[in-house]
Amino acid sequence: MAGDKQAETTTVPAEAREKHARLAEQIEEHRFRYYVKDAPVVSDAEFDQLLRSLEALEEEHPELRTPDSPTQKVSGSYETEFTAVEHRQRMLSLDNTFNDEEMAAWTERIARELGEQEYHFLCELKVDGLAVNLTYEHGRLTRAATRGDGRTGEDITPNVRTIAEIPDRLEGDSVPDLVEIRGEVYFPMEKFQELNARLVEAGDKPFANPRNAAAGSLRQKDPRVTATRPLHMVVHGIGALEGFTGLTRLSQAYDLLKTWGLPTSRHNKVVDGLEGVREFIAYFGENRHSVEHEIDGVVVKLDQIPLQGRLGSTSRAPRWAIAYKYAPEEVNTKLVNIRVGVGRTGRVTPYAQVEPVTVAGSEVEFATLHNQDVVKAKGVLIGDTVVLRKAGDVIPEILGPVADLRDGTEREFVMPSECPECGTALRPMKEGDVDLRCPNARTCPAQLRERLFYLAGRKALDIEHFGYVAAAALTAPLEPKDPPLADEGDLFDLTIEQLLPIKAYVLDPDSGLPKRDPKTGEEKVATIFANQQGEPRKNAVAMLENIAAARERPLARVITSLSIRHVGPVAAEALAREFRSIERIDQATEEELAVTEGVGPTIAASLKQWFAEDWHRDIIRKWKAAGVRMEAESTGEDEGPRPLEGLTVVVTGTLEHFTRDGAKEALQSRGAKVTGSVSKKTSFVVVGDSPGSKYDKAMQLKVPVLNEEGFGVLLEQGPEAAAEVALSAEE
Ligand SMILES: NC(=O)c1ccc[n+]([C@@H]2O[C@H](COP(=O)([O-])OP(=O)(O)OC[C@H]3O[C@@H](n4cnc5c(N)ncnc54)[C@H](O)[C@@H]3O)[C@@H](O)[C@H]2O)c1
Ligand SMILES: [Zn+2]
Repeated sequence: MAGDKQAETTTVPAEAREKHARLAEQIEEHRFRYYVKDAPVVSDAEFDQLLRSLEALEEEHPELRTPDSPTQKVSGSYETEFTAVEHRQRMLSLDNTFNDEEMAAWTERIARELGEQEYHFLCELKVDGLAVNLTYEHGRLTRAATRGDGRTGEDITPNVRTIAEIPDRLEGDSVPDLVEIRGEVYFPMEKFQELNARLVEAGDKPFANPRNAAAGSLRQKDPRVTATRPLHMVVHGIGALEGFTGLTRLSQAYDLLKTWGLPTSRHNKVVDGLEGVREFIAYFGENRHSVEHEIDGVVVKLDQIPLQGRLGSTSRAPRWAIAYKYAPEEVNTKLVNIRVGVGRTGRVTPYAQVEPVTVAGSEVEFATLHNQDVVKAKGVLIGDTVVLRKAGDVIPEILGPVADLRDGTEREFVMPSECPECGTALRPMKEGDVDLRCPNARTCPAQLRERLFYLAGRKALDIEHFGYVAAAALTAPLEPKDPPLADEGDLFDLTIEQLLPIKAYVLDPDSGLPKRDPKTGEEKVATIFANQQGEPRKNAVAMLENIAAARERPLARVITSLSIRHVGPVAAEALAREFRSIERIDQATEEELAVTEGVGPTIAASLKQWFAEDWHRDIIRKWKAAGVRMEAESTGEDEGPRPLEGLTVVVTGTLEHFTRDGAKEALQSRGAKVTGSVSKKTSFVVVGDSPGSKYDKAMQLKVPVLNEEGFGVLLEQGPEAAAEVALSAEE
């Protein structure tokens, strides 16, 4: 071992030297694209990986760690079309940690270095934007600059002046003679699509993600362009300071900056040690999207300013602070194709098929694109490298193209004019609709398949063993030629004899596309309901039993299962409660329906349209003949009291003892109305874990909030008792 060490310090193998040079060059190239052109071609995670490789190489061969290595420098550039300006105090980068171990190692090092000293950690969010340095002299903003290489940045003063949140003049009498304020400028995610749509329309290149949009917007030659961009800033540090003393804790300094009118963060938290740091990291790992800006991690700093000075910094980063990076939510991948799918109500939606990538812990192969206008607005072409984002449980989406990687072979998406599954000409439902629909509602195999899948789902008839594959096999089998179901009318009359001969593609439930044999690449075809001996599969028998049992489901579920536009489980519940039979819903006038609590004019019109179709009435007739419940369970005595009549309740977050549907049913069976959004009319908001924005909205509107315990009180003891235990905004 000792011999090895010797060898390392004396000669570096040519191979390692070359690898180092190659990596360094790549890194510099990516930095140029990122910092100067605001148009990176690799994801941050890929970039970080390159940098890590370089660090690892230098760890092995320390001689390679020369002062001009990319690992030793703050990255950024000032040799651009902007005027170069010197920062009074250097602007540094941050060292990164990627897991708990590395974070623990850092806190141990701090503990070792500070010995007996008392200290605290200040936890902040790592804002995903670009760093700026604001110089205030005697309270006046005299200069704003990018980070550049840390010593010299670009003068972007006129651009920064367009950001409303950044004061031109600091408030208060006790402002310093000179202060450098460091912070991050960001572009809100929800405004991002709008900007790209505008750029594409004007024939300009769209941005790949909001961070690039922030940088690109700020680094405009014409500040009038910057002024049109919704930029915001969060303050996260102080550089040079003159004519002001007595700052001992960074957390307190932020409080002071706030009084001067600077936009500080409301998420900062001072903690005692590693445990507190871990909690902060875990909390925002879970609630990453409850924050008003994108974050890519957490920054942990030593709160005591004198101790920061004692620890000092390297050429690249302070020793008294460290970043913890969350798993990336953005990756780059190839947009292989844009396909269209036909939904339950005939809506035809384009979706992206990408080269499979892993992001946020799962493999992604498809991403939503909503409609043809969205495809256009995003400015993506088939064949583009694109930035794909998967945030939490949200369906993956494409942010934008990496336009700099185009080679001319990319092509524009053209919305088909005919239904991909039944060939019917597509058209908007009504004039002005963006969405196109397949008007062949009854026999379009796609629509029928989706309706059946929905009908069998948890929110409707809840038929186990009746999944997507079965729905597809029943509606568009390869054999026999005539499907056993022309529409859902015959569902309850299906027999095992009908099922056994059915051969169909085996579909992937996520994409709806046929699964392929990994070896031959051929689409898999199978008898879906019979085994190789031609005997019924267990699943098929169970499915038929479950279909038969589904005839007994409550009226509201039967109504839901009809796939009437706008009539989801909540409206179905209201209809069942009010009208108590399908027949009476059919007989009700549009007006009567419209004034019903929980129904309203849109649903009323949709119901009337639905009942006007003969084939719809046939479904009802056939189902009735098959014994499907068409009336609510006996009225009167077993209905029970309705102690929550007149209340409107919103349920959000995860409850421990209830599923979301269970909580809803508990409320509705007691007469409460359950809605999805918080308004002034909301009586209570029930919050579980990770409640998100509805909780904030409730607080803002001063709507009483119940935790799970309070929810129990509401169900057991009624609204007055619940109000007593509710949390409200005043507390
Ligand atoms: N995709 C690419 O081609 C490419 C190229 C270069 C850099 N990058 C990315 O850009 C980043 C560059 O790294 P870097 O050197 O700026 O380091 P960094 O972004 O990892 O960390 C340092 C920066 O974090 C910012 N920051 C945000 N919140 C902060 C807070 N609360 N306190 C202190 N600082 C805070 C500061 O601006 C600071 O300069 C990395 O994420 C990297 O992946 C990507
Ligand atoms: Zn169709």
